[in-house]
Amino acid sequence: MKLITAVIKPFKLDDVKDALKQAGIAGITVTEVRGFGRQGGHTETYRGAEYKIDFVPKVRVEVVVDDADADQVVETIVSSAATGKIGDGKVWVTDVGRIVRIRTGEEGGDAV
Ligand SMILES: Nc1ncnc2c1ncn2[C@@H]1O[C@H](COP(=O)(O)OP(=O)(O)O)[C@@H](O)[C@H]1O
Repeated sequence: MKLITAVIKPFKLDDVKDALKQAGIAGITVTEVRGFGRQGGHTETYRGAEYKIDFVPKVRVEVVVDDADADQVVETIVSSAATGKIGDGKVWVTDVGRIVRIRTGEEGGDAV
């Protein structure tokens, strides 16, 4: 099994979710996060003083899939999350040792 983690622009979440559903993915986990990278932050003024806001809001999407599906899921996320502008984010893949569906005790491919 593989864990695919993507950090994307928040307004792209619906597009990514729809594309993953279309590709047959039954479940994802989404977290609101903040990140920085080449995109950098912006400055805001508070009581006359200027502050640099370093972190930009992002959404982290996590999905566990069979090894055989991992490449296709990465491509699906990349194509649905891309705007071509800086800050589109990253996708990375990690090995998963074990997955269990808590409700039934099913494991592995039966648990995703
Ligand atoms: N090495 C990294 N590890 C984890 N997340 C990263 C990494 N680099 C960037 N990110 C995340 O990806 C977002 C976009 O990265 P950024 O460098 O700003 O734009 P781009 O990916 O378009 O070059 C960041 O805000 C951050 O959340």
